Amino acid sequence: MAMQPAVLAEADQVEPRAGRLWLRALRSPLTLTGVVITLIFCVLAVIGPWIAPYDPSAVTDAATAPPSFDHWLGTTQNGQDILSQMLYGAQASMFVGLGSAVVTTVLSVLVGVTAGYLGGVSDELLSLLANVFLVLPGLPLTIILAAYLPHSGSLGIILVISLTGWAWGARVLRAQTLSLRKRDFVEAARATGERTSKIILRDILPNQLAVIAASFLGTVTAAILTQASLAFLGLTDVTQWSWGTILYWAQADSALLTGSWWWFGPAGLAIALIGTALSLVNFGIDEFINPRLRQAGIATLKAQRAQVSRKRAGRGKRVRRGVQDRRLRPAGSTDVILDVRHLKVNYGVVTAVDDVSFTLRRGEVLGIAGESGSGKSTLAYAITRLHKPPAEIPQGEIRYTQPDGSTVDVLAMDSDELRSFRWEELSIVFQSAMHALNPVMRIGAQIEDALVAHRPGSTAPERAARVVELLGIVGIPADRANSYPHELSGGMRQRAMIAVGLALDPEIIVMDEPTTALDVVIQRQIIDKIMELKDRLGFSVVFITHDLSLLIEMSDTIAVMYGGRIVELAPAQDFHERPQHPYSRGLLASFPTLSGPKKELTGIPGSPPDLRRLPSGCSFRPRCPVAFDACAERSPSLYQIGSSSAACLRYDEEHAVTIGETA
Ligand SMILES: Nc1ncnc2c1ncn2[C@@H]1O[C@H](COP(=O)(O)OP(=O)(O)OP(=O)(O)O)[C@@H](O)[C@H]1O
Repeated sequence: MAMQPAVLAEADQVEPRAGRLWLRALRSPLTLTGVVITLIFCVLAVIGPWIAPYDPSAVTDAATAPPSFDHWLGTTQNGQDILSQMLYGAQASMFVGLGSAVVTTVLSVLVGVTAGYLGGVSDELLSLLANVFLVLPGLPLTIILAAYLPHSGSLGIILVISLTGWAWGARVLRAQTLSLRKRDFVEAARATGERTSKIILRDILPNQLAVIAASFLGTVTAAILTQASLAFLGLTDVTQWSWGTILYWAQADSALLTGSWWWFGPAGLAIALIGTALSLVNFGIDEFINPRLRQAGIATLKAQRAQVSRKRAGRGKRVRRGVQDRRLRPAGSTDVILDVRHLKVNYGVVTAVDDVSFTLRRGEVLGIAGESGSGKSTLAYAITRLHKPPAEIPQGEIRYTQPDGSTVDVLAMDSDELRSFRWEELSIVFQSAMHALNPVMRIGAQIEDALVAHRPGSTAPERAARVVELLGIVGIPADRANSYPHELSGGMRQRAMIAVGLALDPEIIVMDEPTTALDVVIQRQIIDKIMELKDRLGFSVVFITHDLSLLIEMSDTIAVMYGGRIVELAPAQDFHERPQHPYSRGLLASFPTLSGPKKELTGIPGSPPDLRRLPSGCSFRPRCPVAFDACAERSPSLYQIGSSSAACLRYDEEHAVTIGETA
């Protein structure tokens, strides 16, 4: 993809600058305090033994001396320097705290995220393991394990704390992953063909960082406290200096009784201080990770100025990429691009899509209408092979004709073929952009992800330029590439989703109620944009919506679904003027028209069928105003009536007498 220098320059500016966010998080005085205190403890832990004024075990004459110039923190009953013990102890305590937190967090993330994301047998086995560790009583187990490992030093303590602590975090992360993996933005990432490892790293883990960070920092504090408690109880090697062993000797030598506060005070204070500092750091991390928590001050004047100048720089410089040859095919040409035959989708015993057949031509808009539960989304997911268990396709064919004229069987594709088919040839715009976009990733980065997954050879500037171009195509200012989804209006979010869908110039775009959550003005803008893009770029659209008037306006062909079947398939105008199926007539009678004479809205009596208990014969029969006896006996197939077809027995030759009345 050749890039224009001007575009590259502009694109460079929309690269996310994650590094700066850390600096912004540090602007909070509380976070800064926490970070500084934590850093001081970490530095002391490293250099403590070198800067300690005395050997912490050296016995002197200055027994139980309060703080003085020679001994800043006083001495023990044996005249040992408490400051030196604290400095040596800082190393042991911080090592245990950080070491336990690393091991515990790695175990929790590995087990929790793997179990939650993979599900099935892996989830059952890993959850069983976590549950076993959860029901083991923590403190007694720690005491027993520590009793067996008193001389193994800090590593033994880390092992004990990690073994008894990982299961809780794993449970929380598993629950979060289970919920996240069903979110639309993870579905969208899967649909764009991203690999499982990348989905976990880019979509699942970033959304759990707050929990992981809280768990890590909490474990540091808990481990330091546990180590201190074990040492205090004499269950560790009490000749190794840690804040816990200082407390052990203070208690053993009756420091409390003799009022030697300087003996136990510093160790207690150090534990409390590091705990508080880590909590403050945790707040800062939360703010850094969750863009919604970031203060309004983040949009600094500087940032605003940068955006304005970027806008100016962008004017007149945006260069549209040359439209590929295949785009020059006239819209509405008759060659079939997608041929769906006798498709069936089951959810266990429920058949949600039953014997559905249709063709989609290049540049055509196929609108799918029908009440809620009629199987529209299930059909869309099946076409894209995004259906998930319990959904399965026991029967049918989906044939896709490639631009070179060769035809491929979509149902026979393996995962690699599917990965390139989805998004390169067929993309999906999901119903709710707020859920389909990753809340912790900038819009530009999300569009870029599809490019990274499918154009591994492209360079970062090329991708960034394409992001700018795509945003321009859908009418979003280029500087919005740096915005998070919550910073955009609903209409912009939906347009951003369309930009993601267009990223790889697909031949077909499946749009599942892309404008449902938007007000009518924005809805109109987006629909106009989709139609303009379709005419310009020449892709085909499968459009699903409840809005029948919109569907008639947009579509070339309309498929009406009822109880999982297509009951009418007709050119949009014919459908509007001469609906053939009684259900289509009912649907049209339920919608007001903005133009033309006022008409009474009659609607359709009754409610959509329960797919688990479909009536015999025609499933619309119980609600049909023109049903007759034969309708209870057999299910009608589609009958051709002019350019339309309808699944109604009134068009069967046997009942020809009725055709005159209904056609
Ligand atoms: N995960 C599932 N497990 C079991 N049955 C399901 C599942 N998802 C959908 N169904 C069944 O499939 C039928 C069709 O659902 P689908 O979501 O495709 O309908 P729809 O026409 O798209 O509805 P809506 O317009 O409300 O989105 C539903 O009535 C429901 O009974």
